[in-house]
Formats: sequence, C-alpha cells, structure tokens
Amino acid sequence: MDTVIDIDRLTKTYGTRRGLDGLTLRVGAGEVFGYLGPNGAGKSTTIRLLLDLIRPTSGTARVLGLDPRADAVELHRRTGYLAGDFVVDGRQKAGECLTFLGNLRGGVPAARITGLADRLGLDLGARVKSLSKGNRQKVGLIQAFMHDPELLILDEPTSGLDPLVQQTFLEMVAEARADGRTVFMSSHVMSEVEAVADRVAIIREGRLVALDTVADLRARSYLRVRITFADPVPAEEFALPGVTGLQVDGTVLTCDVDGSPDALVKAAARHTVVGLRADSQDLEELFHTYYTRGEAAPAA
Ligand SMILES: Nc1ncnc2c1ncn2[C@@H]1O[C@H](COP(=O)(O)OP(=O)(O)OP(=O)(O)O)[C@@H](O)[C@H]1O
Repeated sequence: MDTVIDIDRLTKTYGTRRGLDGLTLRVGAGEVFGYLGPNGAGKSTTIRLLLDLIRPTSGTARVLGLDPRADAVELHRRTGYLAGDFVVDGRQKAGECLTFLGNLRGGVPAARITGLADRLGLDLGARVKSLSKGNRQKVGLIQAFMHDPELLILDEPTSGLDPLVQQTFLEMVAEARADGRTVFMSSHVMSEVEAVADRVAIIREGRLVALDTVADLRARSYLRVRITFADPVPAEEFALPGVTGLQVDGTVLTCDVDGSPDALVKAAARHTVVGLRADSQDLEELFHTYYTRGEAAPAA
C-alpha cells in the first residue's frame, strides 16, 4: 500500500509548551484513519504541520509524497482540508462563498456544490454569518469534499453536527474511501470514527499511545463478567490468569477477563450456575483508559 502520510519523529514546541512530541506515523492510500485524543493532545498541531500551516521544531512529514513546505501549492491543490476553527467571510452567502473557494481550486461544477448542500441540508442562499455553528460546519465540509481531492484532512469534522447530519457525513467518508481516497480525521470521540475508520491512533500529551485497527482494538477490549451461583463460592478458585477486579459477594461473582474466558468458565462449571452475563467493554471505555492512563505505544 502506498504511503500517503509519512510522519517521522515530528516534534513541535510552542516556546516552552509541548505541542507534539516525536510522533511517528504512517497512513496508507485508501485508508480512513481516525486520529483521536483529548483536548490539547496535539491533534490540530499535527494537522497544521502536515499542511505547513505551522513549522516543526524537529522531525519530518511527507504528504502525498510531497514536502509540505517546498510543495505547499501542489499539496493544497490535491488535499481537502477542514480546519478545526473553519472561518470564512460571514457577509457572503454560503453558495457564493463555496463558488469562490471552488474557483480558487480551478472551478467546481455548481451541481456538485448544490448536490452536497442538499445532502447535508444547507441553505446556500443564507449569509454565512447568519448560519448556526452546525450549518457553518456544513460549509466547511462541502469546501473540503467538493473538488474530490485524493486526500481529505479533517479536523474535528463532526463538531456541531446533529446526529442525522453526522450520519450523512460518515456516508460521504465511506464513499470517498470506496473511490480510493484517503481520509485523515481527528476527533475526541471514538464513536464518531469507529463506524468508518480502518485504523485509529490515539495521542495524549503530544505522544502516540495506541495505534491499531478498529477490529483489533475491539478484540483487545476485555469482558466484564457476572456469574450468579446457587450457593456461595470461594473467591480463591477464581483468581486465574487474565482475571482482574475479582469480587465474590456470597453467590455473586463479578470480574473482568482479558483474553479467553475458558479458565473462568471451567472454574465456574464446578459449581451450579444460575445466571451468567458477559459484556464486552465498550470501545469508548477502552479509549477512556488510554486517555487517562496512557499506554506504551506499539510500533507505528
Ligand atoms: N499557538 C499556540 N501557542 C501556544 N501553545 C499552543 C498553540 N497551539 C497549540 N498549543 C498547545 O499545544 C498543545 C496541543 O494543542 P492542539 O491544539 O494541537 O490540541 P488538540 O488535540 O487539537 O486539542 P483540541 O481537541 O482541544 O482541539 C496544547 O497544550 C495547546 O495549548
């Protein structure tokens, strides 16, 4: 798979403040890549570095095989970018604004703009300054998608969108991928990217703390188990490898299981089981763990 984004030990400090700390990451062609982290983690810093909107303190980034600084014009032409703080001239009507931005990119068919506006439910005749935050975000999304760029870099694209429009946006991302485009999107909410992302990176305090496919992250999440027995059971019998947070309260056992539940099931089977419940840990919960504790970063 061709590498579309190649980040090598990228570091950015703002005076004494840390923005990004030695990030190494590769995104392949045709991937939808979710870039997650809590507020202040360094997501926007990364994105701005990729587009040469700010300059790195050290390290390098190559995007579409280009140097963001030396090849900025070509890079911006081939990329659709939605800034986290997307702003345009508020006096213009949304349609005028999008036509103007389309002309800057060599022209975008009017039908393409109206098509996207209809899909997202945006009134192109309204002045930008009169639009709600969510509707302004739709203008931002349309200008990023309208010229069908080969790479979309979207900073918190679903910010301010209602759930129905979020769904439409996710469909647009899925279509972009089906067309072979690459999407790099940041978010601080896992559920937003879970449905469309192939891989997800989590950063915290400027560092990569997790990088994996959504499927593997799911497989890594643990099981939360609750077993009810006919009679009280001794806790020691259930202190097994992979079992954590074990609590036995008379006839009720609760614990978390990391990996196969086989040993736990066999230990339970020595008694009479009257109730059993096992829930997968929510991905959002798993991310919360990464957000708050941090983990060793796997190789990028
Ligand atoms: N222009 C700047 N001057 C000084 N510090 C900055 C500047 N821009 C970002 N920072 C700092 O760099 C760190 C990373 O910020 P960044 O905006 O990249 O985070 P983020 O992950 O995008 O957060 P959010 O989800 O809140 O948008 C933060 O501590 C922030 O305060």
